[in-house]
Amino acid sequence: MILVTGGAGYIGSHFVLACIEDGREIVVLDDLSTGFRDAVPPGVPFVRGDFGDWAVLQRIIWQYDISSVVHFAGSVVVSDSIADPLGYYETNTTKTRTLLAHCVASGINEVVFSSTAAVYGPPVTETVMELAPTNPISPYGRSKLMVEWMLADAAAATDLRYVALRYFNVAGADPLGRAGLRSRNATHLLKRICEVAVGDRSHLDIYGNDYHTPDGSCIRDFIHVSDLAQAHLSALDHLRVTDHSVILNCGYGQGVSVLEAVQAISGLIGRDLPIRICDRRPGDIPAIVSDTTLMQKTLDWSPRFKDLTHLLDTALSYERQESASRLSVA
Ligand SMILES: NC(=O)c1ccc[n+]([C@@H]2O[C@H](COP(=O)([O-])OP(=O)(O)OC[C@H]3O[C@@H](n4cnc5c(N)ncnc54)[C@H](O)[C@@H]3O)[C@@H](O)[C@H]2O)c1
Ligand SMILES: O=c1ccn([C@@H]2O[C@H](COP(=O)(O)OP(=O)(O)O[C@H]3O[C@H](CO)[C@@H](O)[C@H](O)[C@H]3O)[C@@H](O)[C@H]2O)c(=O)[nH]1
Repeated sequence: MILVTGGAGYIGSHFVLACIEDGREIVVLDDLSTGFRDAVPPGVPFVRGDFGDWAVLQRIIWQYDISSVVHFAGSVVVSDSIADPLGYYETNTTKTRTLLAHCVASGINEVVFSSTAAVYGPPVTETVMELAPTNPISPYGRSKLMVEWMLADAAAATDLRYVALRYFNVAGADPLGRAGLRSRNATHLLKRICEVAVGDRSHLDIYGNDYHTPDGSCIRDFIHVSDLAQAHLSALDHLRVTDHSVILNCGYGQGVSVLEAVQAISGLIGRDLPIRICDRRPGDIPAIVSDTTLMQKTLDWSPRFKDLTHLLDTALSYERQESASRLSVA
């Protein structure tokens, strides 16, 4: 059985759906600090609690036969991590240490960890390989990099094996509308673009059009959340058949600029998206794109939503659905 921490959150809930479809047995542990109880389908064992609480972990391990952990839970907002660094180190680093200690003590030897492209910091080249220098510029990135170090050290000293997936920009929603990014305060570009498209936000602020990029706006590598969920299944399969732990970029290896994303959504809705060009957002990296060579070589994985319009279409459908349900409640 797989213990899924953070399974009530954005990415975790898509992984839960992928597990159900693939017939994998799971139990979800989530404290619902940013997740939603109803994001976990009925019938899936759910424990409300803190993944850093030894007693909670002990109870789960007594009750369920856990063989692997997929660890999504954590605090995820880069700007919040600058305001509350110690809170971020506590949740993302210290509590993950407790979880890993529990895994080692209980003989749970397979861990898939949600890392982030934020561990790289400003890249020297636009496209980054896993061996690129890590130089995170936020407490969030550092809190995740420290977990990568803990994993490497624990794997060297014990039977623990891991796959750390460095997600690039996660976007989109379940194509059947069963899950998506729900937060109303999301800072994510594609979420905000969709909020403008459905009329829940007046316009999109573009944070800078004077970067040294072809159209002056920043470039990112967006990966669809359902494709990312599948990559986790494949990472678990990888751990079943090999002794090797590995760190993998998770992206499509294709750069999309902020203005290209705006253009793509305008094409979908058949009108121009209202935008306002603003100052650069502090801390933004001009361009970062994943080199996916190692991921493609290691995982049995082929993306379904690489086409930006297709990806945006799922995000837009979900936003329309969310917007309509908010209206019906109001
Ligand atoms: N969304 C992205 O673009 C992105 C990019 C890179 C990495 N990540 C990583 O992916 C993971 C999932 O991110 P997300 O976007 O789904 O965020 P999310 O906030 O939607 O999900 C996080 C989940 O963890 C739960 N949680 C938080 N602290 C907990 C605790 N102490 N005990 C138990 N549950 C707890 C929350 O309630 C929530 O359900 C995170 O580790 C994040 O750092 C996300
Ligand atoms: O209203 C907006 C929101 C974003 N942007 C721009 O869009 C790009 C992408 O921004 P955003 O969606 O906030 O993503 P990132 O800042 O690239 O960070 C994401 O990707 C990181 C790397 O994986 C993760 O660690 C973070 O959690 C996740 O938010 C940046 O250039 C922003 O300046 C705008 O112009 N307007």
